[in-house]
Amino acid sequence: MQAPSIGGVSVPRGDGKTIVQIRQGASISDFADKINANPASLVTVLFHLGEMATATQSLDEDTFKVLGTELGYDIRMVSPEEEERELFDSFNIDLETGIEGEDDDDLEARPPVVTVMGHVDHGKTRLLDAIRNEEVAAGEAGGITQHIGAYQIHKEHEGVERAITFIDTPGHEAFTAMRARGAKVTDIAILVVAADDGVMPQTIEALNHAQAADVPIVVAVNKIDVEGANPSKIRQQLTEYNLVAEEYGGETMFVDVSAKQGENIDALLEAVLLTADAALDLRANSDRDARGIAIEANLDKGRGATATVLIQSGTLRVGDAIVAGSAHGRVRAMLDEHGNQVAEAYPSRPVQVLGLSSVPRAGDTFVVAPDDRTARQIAEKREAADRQASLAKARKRISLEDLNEALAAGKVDTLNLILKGDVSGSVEALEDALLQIDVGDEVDLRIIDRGVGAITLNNINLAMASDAIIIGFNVRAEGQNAEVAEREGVEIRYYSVIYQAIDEIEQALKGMLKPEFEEVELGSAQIREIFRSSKFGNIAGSIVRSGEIRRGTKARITRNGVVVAENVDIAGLRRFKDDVTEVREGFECGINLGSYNDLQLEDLITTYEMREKPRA
Ligand SMILES: Nc1nc2c(ncn2[C@@H]2O[C@H](COP(=O)(O)OP(=O)(O)OP(=O)(O)O)[C@@H](O)[C@H]2O)c(=O)[nH]1
Repeated sequence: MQAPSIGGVSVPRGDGKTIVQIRQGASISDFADKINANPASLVTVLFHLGEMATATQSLDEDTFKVLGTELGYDIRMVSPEEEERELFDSFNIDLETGIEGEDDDDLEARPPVVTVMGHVDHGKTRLLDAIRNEEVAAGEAGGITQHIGAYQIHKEHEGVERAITFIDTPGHEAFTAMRARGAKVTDIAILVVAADDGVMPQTIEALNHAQAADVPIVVAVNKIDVEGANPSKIRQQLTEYNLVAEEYGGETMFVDVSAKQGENIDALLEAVLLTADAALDLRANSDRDARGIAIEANLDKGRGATATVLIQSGTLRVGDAIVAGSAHGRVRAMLDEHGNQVAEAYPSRPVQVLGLSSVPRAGDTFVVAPDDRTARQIAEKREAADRQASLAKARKRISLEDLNEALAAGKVDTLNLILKGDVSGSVEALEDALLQIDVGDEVDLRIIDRGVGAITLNNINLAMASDAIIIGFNVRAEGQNAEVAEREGVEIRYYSVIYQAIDEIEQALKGMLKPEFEEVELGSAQIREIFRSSKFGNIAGSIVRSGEIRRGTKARITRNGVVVAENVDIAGLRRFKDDVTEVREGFECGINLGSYNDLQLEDLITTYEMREKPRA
């Protein structure tokens, strides 16, 4: 509220009860910052009250109180230590902005937030477009749609206009990556399955991710316009994964759609609302400072750092000081999915925010701070805490070795496993055998994902998000993926014999796991040329990718992440014409693998040795 005040200057006024917290030693500028006023106006007001001061001069408590009373603010002086403590509490907010702790009367219904997931080419993007077009066709949308990472549509449901928010980066990578960072944005997942193709590996992966996050699923059986489409087969196939269609007595809504022809999209939206109403209590308090999650962020040439944030509770307004991850700033403008300016954003509303100091990461939480200075301090503290946390994280996650201790201490009651193997037969056999283990009453052993092929970043993200251990059966995590797992402290255990895997997990559950040796990777090299010589055996012309390759060590050969041979001898090593004992990263060399001859270009030769494991 602006009001002409003493001396004809205009200052935003409080109502006499508005509390303003001021740190001891603060200046007029600091106060001006908090009430969004021009420091020079405050100097003028103070002058008319008979006090002379410059904007940067610090004032005593009495002077602040006089000034506060004049302007309608209740001034509370705090020590720097108190302020520090409060700051810490406010940046250390719960990542899950649940409705616990909120007064029931303050809660209002909020729209569901939906993510579309499914196998490649099953029509995720097309479906997101069709949903958007439905709105345009109904003449409700204004302007051209822009990609900001999410959009909201409106739909009439039982006589009431309801909104639904869609995250429009399709795929579960985004979903899982955000969840791995502790952010839960999705209320409902639409699982797209093409009726002419059926349930595919990524369909299963997507549903595993949603189920692991306890997110209800609505199935969109897509491409029903295609000849030979068989929607009832999809229903049948998904029953195996605990998604039983309502019409078969289950709880999951299946809707047959054609994203291409825009057919039945309305029914799909209806199913989303019905599922939300039946399974979830989606409410939020909009009458408080906003908080939420950054779902996408960019550095724009003209506009600087922009971030699309999803409000989870409260109301975000232009002019609010905010912190998003370790970025901070004042909301200069907010844009919706049509590029229109928005002055206020309520829970579940995605808006693109302009005015941040730097680009936050997807999944970062944002909060409104009392003023710019506090926002900056919170951002700095978060950055420091982030650094600390990434140091501590590696030790925090679950490992098979300390599982029993964690179980005994009541820290965990579930062992989540992700199985990856070279062929589906071995994965199934391993899964069957694992599920036979007698785990007793206290522990729940869950296999949250399984699949064929190398261990992917997505597997590691899911392990992070669900605190799972990854079992690699004749497959490995390579290169960057292995590094991420290592850095994030995700345990990956490699086996090539099923009973050994079962044995170790059984023992870990009983607290008897005493691994004495561990495998230490020495280096890896990639094959670029193959020379076959009857005299010297096979020579693999290779480049050392990491560590070093040493003569006389043992190697494993992998092809696209799948193990093709173990225990191969590095029989000889040459650089140009010289025999050498070792070759370091970045150098080329000829590796003699003796009589072993199943080699292909691009194969990875990884050398390792067994070392005694230091006791924790
Ligand atoms: N006939 C028919 N074709 C469809 C339908 N929906 C999508 N398609 C087509 O299927 C192909 C893949 O659709 P996308 O929307 O790109 O699939 P996606 O799941 O987003 O694919 P990725 O982003 O690659 O994972 C495109 O050629 C679409 O035109 C449909 O309902 N009917």
